[in-house]
Amino acid sequence: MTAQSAPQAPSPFASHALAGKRVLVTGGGSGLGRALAGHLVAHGADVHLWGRREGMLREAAQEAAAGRPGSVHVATVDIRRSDQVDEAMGAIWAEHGPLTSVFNNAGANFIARTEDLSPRAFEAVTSTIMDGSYFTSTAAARRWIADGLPGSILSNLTTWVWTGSAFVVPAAMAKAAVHAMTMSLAAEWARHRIRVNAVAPGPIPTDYAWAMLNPTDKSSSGATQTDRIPAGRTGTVAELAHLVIFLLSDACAYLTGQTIAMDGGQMLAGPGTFAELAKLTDADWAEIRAQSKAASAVSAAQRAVG
Ligand SMILES: CCCCC/C=C/C(=O)SCCNC(=O)CCNC(=O)[C@H](O)C(C)(C)COP(=O)(O)OP(=O)(O)OC[C@H]1O[C@@H](n2cnc3c(N)ncnc32)[C@H](O)[C@@H]1OP(=O)(O)O
Ligand SMILES: NC(=O)C1=CN([C@@H]2O[C@H](COP(=O)(O)OP(=O)(O)OC[C@H]3O[C@@H](n4cnc5c(N)ncnc54)[C@H](OP(=O)(O)O)[C@@H]3O)[C@@H](O)[C@H]2O)C=CC1
Repeated sequence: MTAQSAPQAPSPFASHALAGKRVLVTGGGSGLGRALAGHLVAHGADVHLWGRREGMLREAAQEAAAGRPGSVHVATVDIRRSDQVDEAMGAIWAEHGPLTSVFNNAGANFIARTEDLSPRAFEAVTSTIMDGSYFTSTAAARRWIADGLPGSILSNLTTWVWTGSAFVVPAAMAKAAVHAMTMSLAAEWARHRIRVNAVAPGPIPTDYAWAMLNPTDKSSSGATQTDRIPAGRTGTVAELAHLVIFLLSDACAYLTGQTIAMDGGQMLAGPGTFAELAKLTDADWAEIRAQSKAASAVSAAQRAVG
């Protein structure tokens, strides 16, 4: 398969699609969270970025707020700590007003043989993804419910919630738990007008993720490479941003409990399917057709009677 270049993807949304929204992005200092923040601001949202590295958060805020100074705020929060999450959530409500939306984006991951993982290694990954998403979601939702306000929770998952994945087992387990949280809370909190959804992107190269998942030439695998993706390329931040903007907007108030994959068909092109045949030429297909027709003719002749 030849690698495709990513198309320019202009936003299909008006610049006020998220006007009046106040969105918390966890893990907003780097990678996808940082890049998404700029798209949210460009569509009218005010944004709060959480992470553990203050310098990086400040840089990210400056970048994202370039078009609308004052629209991005930051706080250093370790989302594995429920006390820090609750205090920082209280500060947003007190100093800026209620959030309208939470994007559970912070993640932790690295490739390793599962038998080599220490209990601390397992917990470093699972507590960030699972505990962090739960603490952040509930800290916002308790306030929405108490104030009688609607809200929207969106989590950044992976297609491993359906397939699992070898060599990233703690992350696959924890993301699957957040997928279960998404379905469960959607049903529990719909009566409070709180929607709970998730996105499951395929690979979108970012510095830290690739250092963790693709550290050496030998460790390169289908998960991070384009040659096994039917679309022939990785995804782009703009494409992810457009899905996120739609899900956080009021355009889909009836949509809840869903995890939406956006991976160029990667998950469906597993080794148990014939998806790899996309690389065959017209001549290959002519030969295949001739061979299978010949086999059919033999079998038809053997079946003929009289
Ligand atoms: C189709 C493509 C889909 C891609 C989907 C998903 C991608 C991602 O999520 S990529 C996200 C990548 N970004 C991050 O991971 C950012 C946050 N990461 C971190 O903070 C660190 O990398 C962390 C995960 C290692 C956690 O850091 P910290 O909490 O500071 O923990 P420690 O450094 O103290 O380590 C705890 C524990 O883990 C062991 N450990 C660390 N790295 C490895 C490794 N590569 N292999 C095995 N074990 C590791 C470390 O040794 C500690 O254990 P003990 O030695 O028992 O104390
Ligand atoms: N890139 C990709 O191809 C894909 C990524 N994803 C998901 O997207 C999300 C972002 O990944 P990506 O941008 O690539 O990677 P990054 O490593 O750049 O982003 C992870 C972010 O999480 C923050 N974080 C980690 N631990 C904590 C914590 N305990 N408390 C607060 N913040 C924390 C990190 O900041 P700090 O260290 O400063 O705290 C960092 O900013 C992840 O959930 C990942 O699983 C999903 C599918 C594909």
